[in-house]
Amino acid sequence: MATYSRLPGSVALITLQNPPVNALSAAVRQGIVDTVQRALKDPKVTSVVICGQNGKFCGGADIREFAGPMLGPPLVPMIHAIEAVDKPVAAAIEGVALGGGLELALGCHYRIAHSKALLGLPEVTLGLLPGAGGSQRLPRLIGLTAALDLITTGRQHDSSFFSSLHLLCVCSQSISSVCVSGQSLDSRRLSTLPCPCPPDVDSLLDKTMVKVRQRSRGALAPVACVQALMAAASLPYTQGMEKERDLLTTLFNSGQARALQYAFFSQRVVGKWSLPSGASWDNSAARTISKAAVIGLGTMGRGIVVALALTGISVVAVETQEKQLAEASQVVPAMLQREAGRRSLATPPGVISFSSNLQDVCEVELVIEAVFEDMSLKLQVFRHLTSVCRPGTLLCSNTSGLDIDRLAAVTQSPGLVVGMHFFAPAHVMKLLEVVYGPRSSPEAVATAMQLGKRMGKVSVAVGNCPGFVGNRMLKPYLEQANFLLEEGATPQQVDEVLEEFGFPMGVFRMSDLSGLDVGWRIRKEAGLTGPGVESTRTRQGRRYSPLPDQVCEAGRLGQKTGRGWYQYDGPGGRVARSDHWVNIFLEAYRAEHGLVARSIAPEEILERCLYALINEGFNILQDAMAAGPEDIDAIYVFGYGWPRHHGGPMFHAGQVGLGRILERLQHHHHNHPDVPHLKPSTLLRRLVAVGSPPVQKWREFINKERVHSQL
Ligand SMILES: CCCCCCCCCCCCCC(=O)CC(=O)SCCNC(=O)CCNC(=O)[C@H](O)C(C)(C)COP(=O)(O)OP(=O)(O)OC[C@H]1O[C@@H](n2cnc3c(N)ncnc32)[C@H](O)[C@@H]1OP(=O)(O)O
Ligand SMILES: NC(=O)C1=CN([C@@H]2O[C@H](COP(=O)(O)OP(=O)(O)OC[C@H]3O[C@@H](n4cnc5c(N)ncnc54)[C@H](O)[C@@H]3O)[C@@H](O)[C@H]2O)C=CC1
Repeated sequence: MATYSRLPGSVALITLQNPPVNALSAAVRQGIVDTVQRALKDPKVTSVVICGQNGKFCGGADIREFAGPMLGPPLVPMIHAIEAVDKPVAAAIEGVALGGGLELALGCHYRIAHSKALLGLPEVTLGLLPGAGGSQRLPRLIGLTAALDLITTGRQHDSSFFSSLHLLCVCSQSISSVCVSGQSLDSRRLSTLPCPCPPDVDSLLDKTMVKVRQRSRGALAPVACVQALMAAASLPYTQGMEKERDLLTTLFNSGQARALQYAFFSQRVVGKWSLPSGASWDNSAARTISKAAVIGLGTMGRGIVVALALTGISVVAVETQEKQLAEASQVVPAMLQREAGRRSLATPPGVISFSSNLQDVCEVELVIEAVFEDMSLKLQVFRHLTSVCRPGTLLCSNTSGLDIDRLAAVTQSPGLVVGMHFFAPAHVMKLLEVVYGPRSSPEAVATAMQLGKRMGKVSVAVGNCPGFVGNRMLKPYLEQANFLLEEGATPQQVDEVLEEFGFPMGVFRMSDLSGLDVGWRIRKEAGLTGPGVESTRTRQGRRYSPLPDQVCEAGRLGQKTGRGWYQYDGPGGRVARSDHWVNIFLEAYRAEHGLVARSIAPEEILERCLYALINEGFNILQDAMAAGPEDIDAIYVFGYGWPRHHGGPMFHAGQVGLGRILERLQHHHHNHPDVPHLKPSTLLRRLVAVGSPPVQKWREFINKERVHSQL
């Protein structure tokens, strides 16, 4: 709703009220229409101020309403009517003015903002464009060039940025009342102004379109945003608005908008974690950490030290290898400085001390171990830690998939052991899997989740199983990619199909970047390869491709060695080029195993890679290793480059149709009966049997099935 009050004198104050962000729900829009009418009718009122309750102007259209029928007054005519009134209307902005909130402010004649306010048009991140006149009014006010950048990226800025673009005036005190003088409003109606364009407007639009297409990897909204701004630059306002509406309608009805809005909410759902035991934020107290330690300063440990230090935590950084320690003590402060700069933090807040002695961690409150992925080494480190740390210290492991419970078992307080699985580079990547074992206490989980939040991560609580959630699903995906090579595909063919789908990198390019030795080490640890293991295509009772092991054995570890599935300009090179060696190697391999190469259609590549991964997602839900499909989807969007406009693997399964996924898995499993990952999961079958409910209903369905022991 919106409330109306008369301030002393002649100012009417309209306050938007819809906690927590005063989103423009039907009730709020109705409230605005009614209160503006009231102000216009009151002869004592000479000016109107619109503000938001609780120090927040408005977080935009109410995204939850997008899923249902549009009720209440529509936004576009409402804003147009405000702009047309003959009493001055000012938007008094505190907190946020985003999306429809900023569009409402652009319909007002004046905008005054608190110095700490945050403004932007983030619609593109929801698969939309600023469709309440924003794509037409903003460029008329700040010029085409600045509007293109803001609208196509959805970036948010503070009020000083917008004041430099003459979008608003800034005030540094709390805005409780604003007086607007009685000047002519003609020049204050943005829809009547021309759109300031640079002389080379066509070239600017063309270049932006190229850039946006490259960056968006198949996302429709950024392209539509440029098209709407082209209209603003070339058409009268009314025609521009028609174009805006047409583009918005197309986007609104696209699966991409639904996927991106789902991704917005799933990020928030996973923050409200709860464990099968019933533990959640509501009943678990998190400890505040001020001193931590990181053990092992390789690729991951260095990033974790930086991530912790950026939150103001003091870190003891421990490394046993002299050379690694010397290198880390040079590199880590530089990384910290760079990242602090990128985040506009004046001085990096945390204090880091480097040590080669594990004894130096005795005073910290939390330890994150990041030594090699080797269970016996990790057990040794955990035994040592439990003997040197104060009782009550939280002990965490960054393992990619080893058993957290085994680590907990060698400590004095198994309840205080959890996994904190970061993603490389740890100070940049948004995802953190917080792995709870059967004995992890709610307090330990809550503390790790809270710490993740402080570090700006999307933290997802996951169960303790080999590979946890992300890497467990990655296994069948990688496996299919390798099988496709055996059957006749090339790394480039597979990568092109996956990149066309929207992944920033295909599976082989990605593996080269991560280092092929990472998986090699894990397969050795699992007894799948290494000395004494026979080089057959069946291992531990199922089809196995020794291809990636053989690539590693040839000394090709990816970008770090300048060669892997591709070749690079020397070690550390970034540009992947196809490598004749790989083609010869694949031919020789097929010949050795009597395999005849066949031509494989892109659809088969996509289906086998994605559906095998999705199928494992269903198995994970069935095993209660993830609380719901949103958790899996957030993990894949934030940690594995799953294109956000496809929502996440489980959302995508729903969009493709669960019946179709089941049918294709059955087909591929029939052709490859020796690949258990292609056998459709029981949960998938059960969901199809009950009519394929939407993804939002799966959690409830799974819980019911579990109660009735159907899963
Ligand atoms: C048939 C075809 C018809 C075509 C025409 C259709 C008509 C369409 C109407 C015209 C559309 C006009 C276009 C337009 O105006 C579009 C928009 O405005 S889209 C919305 C743009 N706004 C945003 O993207 C802001 C989203 N929110 C945020 O970024 C953050 O929430 C925010 C910075 C505001 C606050 O962050 P923080 O303090 O960290 O809190 P949370 O993020 O946890 O949020 C708290 C709580 O609030 C919920 N929420 C936030 N914003 C919205 C919102 N805009 N609508 C609904 N709910 C919102 C959020 O989900 C949290 O609640 P939970 O219960 O925890 O999920
Ligand atoms: N590299 C990656 O992309 C990811 C790795 N991980 C996991 O993180 C952990 C570390 O991986 P990386 O950083 O890639 O390994 P790395 O090989 O780059 O670094 C490991 C470091 O640990 C040090 N170390 C070994 N024993 C030690 C001990 N007893 N005390 C102190 N330091 C010791 C080594 O000298 C080395 O510097 C592994 O468990 C790995 O599975 C998790 C996510 C991603």
